[in-house]
Amino acid sequence: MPPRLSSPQNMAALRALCITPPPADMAAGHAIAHHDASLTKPPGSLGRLEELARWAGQWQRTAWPRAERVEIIVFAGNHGVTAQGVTPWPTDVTRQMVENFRNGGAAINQIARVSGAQLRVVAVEELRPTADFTYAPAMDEPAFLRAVACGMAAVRPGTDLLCLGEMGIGNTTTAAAVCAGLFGGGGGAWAGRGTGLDDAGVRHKAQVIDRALARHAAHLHDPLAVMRHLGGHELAAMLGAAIAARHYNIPVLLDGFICTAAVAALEVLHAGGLDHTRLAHCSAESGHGRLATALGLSPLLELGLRLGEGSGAGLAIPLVRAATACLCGMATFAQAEVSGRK
Ligand SMILES: O=C(O)c1ccc[n+]([C@@H]2O[C@H](COP(=O)([O-])O)[C@@H](O)[C@H]2O)c1
Ligand SMILES: Cc1cc2nc[nH]c2cc1C
Repeated sequence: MPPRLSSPQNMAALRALCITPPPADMAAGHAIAHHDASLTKPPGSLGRLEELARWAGQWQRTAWPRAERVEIIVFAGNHGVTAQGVTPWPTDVTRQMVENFRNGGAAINQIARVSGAQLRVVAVEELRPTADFTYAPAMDEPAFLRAVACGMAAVRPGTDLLCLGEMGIGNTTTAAAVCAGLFGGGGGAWAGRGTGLDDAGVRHKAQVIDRALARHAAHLHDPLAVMRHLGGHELAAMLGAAIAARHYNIPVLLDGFICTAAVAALEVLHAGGLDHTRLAHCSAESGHGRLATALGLSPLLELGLRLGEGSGAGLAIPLVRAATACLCGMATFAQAEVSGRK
């Protein structure tokens, strides 16, 4: 088991973790490809499941990957930018939904149960809102580093597969601002309906984001500064969790728009920084497809979800289970005495 990852004490230490991520175990990948070629099926016939099994093994560092101990962590946070009227829902709903998760009443509780995953909910910074980033950086450095460390500490070494999810009224605005900060395009390119804005609401949301981009323009050359100025507590925690998962050899399933925006800085800082992740689904939030393209991620599912909570990631767990079960459980042509190709 790798040693416990210590929390970065300053931005330079966090940057160092981001730009020197541990590599995949290529030997395990080659062993898996070799074994896969001997299994009783036409080569390639399990499509993306074959790639998923190899991916899981390369990051678990074994030729016999498994998906038994699976965790879904939902990080919750509140956002000062809600003062700008960017969401149709009251911010109290974040706390109320955290209670709902804890009482088993949300969609993700049901999805976790049918997917055989453990669900944990982490209320980051006790749900204190970030600053309104149209006026000030969303977080100062200590708050940003605390939120990242909170995400790192939530990851349990020995987990086979980690699903990241979130809950935070207003966080589609935050995620859109982060995407605009990292990839350009302005608010208009990234603002979507979120939990139900109409066309005028989306236009207003884009303008709010453009104001924030103008205010923080001097800092947007640095992906971690983008996260601190325009991000949120639960986004910073998901970033920390993705960093820790790589350190602990845990492959990660990403959820929707907010989750993907939260970890995007890892790919911008270091090409391949998201190789230990797979995008579970493409959300109906308009910026998500654009973000997936920018990051070179291809979703496993497309179900029209726009819930968050880790719901899409939870739904993709059985795909990883099926992929590892086929790799590890199928008979070879020799074992089953099935003839090879003519
Ligand atoms: O995962 C997604 O792609 C997604 C798309 C739209 C909305 N959400 C969820 O809706 C909430 C944020 O929406 P909003 O409109 O308040 O910014 C937050 O709790 C997210 O989990 C999530
Ligand atoms: C009710 C509700 C549940 C959610 N789950 C994730 N985001 C949400 C937003 C709302 C408004």
